[in-house]
Amino acid sequence: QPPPPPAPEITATWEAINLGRQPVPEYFNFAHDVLDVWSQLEKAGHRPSNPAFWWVGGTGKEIKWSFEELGKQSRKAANVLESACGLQSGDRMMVVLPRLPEWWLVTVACMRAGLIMIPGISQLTEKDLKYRLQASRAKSIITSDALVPQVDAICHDCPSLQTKLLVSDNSHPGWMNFRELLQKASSEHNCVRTKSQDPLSIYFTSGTTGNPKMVEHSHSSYGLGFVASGRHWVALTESSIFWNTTDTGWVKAAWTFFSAWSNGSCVFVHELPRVDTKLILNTLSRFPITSLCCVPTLFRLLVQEDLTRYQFPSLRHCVTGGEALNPDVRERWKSQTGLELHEGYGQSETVVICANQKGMMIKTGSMGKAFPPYDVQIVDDQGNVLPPGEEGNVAVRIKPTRPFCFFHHYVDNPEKTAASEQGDFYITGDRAFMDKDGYFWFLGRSDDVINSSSYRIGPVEVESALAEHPAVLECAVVSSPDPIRGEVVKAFIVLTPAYSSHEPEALTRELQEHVKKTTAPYKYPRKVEFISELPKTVSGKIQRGKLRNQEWGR
Ligand SMILES: Nc1ncnc2c1ncn2[C@@H]1O[C@H](COP(=O)(O)OP(=O)(O)OP(=O)(O)O)[C@@H](O)[C@H]1O
Repeated sequence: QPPPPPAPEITATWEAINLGRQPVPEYFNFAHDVLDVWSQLEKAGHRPSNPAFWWVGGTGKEIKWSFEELGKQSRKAANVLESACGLQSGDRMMVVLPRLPEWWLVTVACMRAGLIMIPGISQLTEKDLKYRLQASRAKSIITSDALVPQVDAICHDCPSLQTKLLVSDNSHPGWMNFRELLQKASSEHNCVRTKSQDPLSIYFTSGTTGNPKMVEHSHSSYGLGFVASGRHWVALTESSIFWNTTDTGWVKAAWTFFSAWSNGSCVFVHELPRVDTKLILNTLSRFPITSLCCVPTLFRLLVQEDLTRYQFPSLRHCVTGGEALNPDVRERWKSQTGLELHEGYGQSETVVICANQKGMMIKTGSMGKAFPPYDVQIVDDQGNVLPPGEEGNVAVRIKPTRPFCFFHHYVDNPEKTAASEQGDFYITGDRAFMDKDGYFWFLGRSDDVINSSSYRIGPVEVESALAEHPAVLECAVVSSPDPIRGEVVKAFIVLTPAYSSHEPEALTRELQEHVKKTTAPYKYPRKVEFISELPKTVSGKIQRGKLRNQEWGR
């Protein structure tokens, strides 16, 4: 085999494919074509000495793997999956683990063995697991102690499930111990030659409207779809150390390692048994993390801390996404750390759709411009492109050519797949407008937009206005029934400690006046409720749907 070209050149080739300037190869496997290439570059001294993977446990234990070590361990893991579990290329495997190093190993091992990985969050209940195992017909599951009772309770109803793998120092009857098997496994393994279009992963959506859907991505979609956004949105290079605090069950964990590893960067992980802002800030100052990604909700909590007490000597670049970033949070983060927050936008079905790339002028409150190779437009309900300034559906052009870095379909659900398309476009289900400079402004998910006396009100604008008031720690704005207007704006607000004992009625009036002054007055919340906590997904996103259902008695 000829020696691989130097790092920037190889990344440039992958980037050119990502951006549609070069054809997607017929065969592609991220483990073989990217990770093993970095391993060779590392050996040849073409990469700085930072690890490829750096894990810090809850008790302070650390694990660092070079690309070489990651390669060796993941080959062993692939042998465990193939030999001990009898899995074959094309089989599906559920991977439900907390932030343990084994999650990254098994993920890479699945690629090597050609298995389709189905990540899930550790908080899944018996019912969730049963639905997912039955719907996906997964042949194997790998999980940790916490979920053993739930899996044991339902596995008899899941006829496809043949093996159960446990990541633990304990043993359980009926479960194979992954750590023990890994120790004994051979590190020789021939990576399966996957076609670019072969399925790589299936993610279950969170199922806000009906049963969760299975979103399938191919090897090239994820494996090559994050090279450019990694480089230009997250600003990753071979010397970057990238920490994303996301849970492993959310697509963002995959986005992170595909972006980082294709650019030769290090993936940093803290086990984070619970979300603890002080722990996050301490980790950020203790370790040479250069690049950070958190959901906006988490940045909102971080800026409540006195950030001047911390120093982040290595931190250079911060990104956020997954929900709307309130301008107030961006400004407070920037004024206290001197660092810009670069917002991006995407879905489980896609790679990065819009982003504020490094060096681009940022317009406060906008989620940035369309990210190539996507052609992103605002369209009406028939799929006609709308002019700048008009509110409509955020849509990605899929005809005449479906972008390669895009989901294939919702597995076993052609009706849902068809329903997500309109004319030449895939409809994201989000509402926004694009300005004349091509910047996109998020208004809300289609379901979240409030229709009050025929005014259409995006929750994000009201929430951003409220967030500027010092009394507001967090808030969520939803529709609430009203006999005259049909529906009105209601704000659920978590107060900052300094305001928690204020008289609620006076504070309600003060907040209403504040919104009337900050944004168009018709958007002000006619109803306000103070609560101690907002409902959130495990990835930290606010679940407006839950609050809305509560209002409407659903
Ligand atoms: N920068 C952003 N600003 C506003 N919203 C965002 C942003 N980034 C992502 N989102 C929201 O997150 C959605 C994608 O999230 P994801 O694919 O994780 O699905 P989910 O919302 O968790 O699950 P489901 O689609 O089943 O409800 C987008 O459609 C959008 O509503």
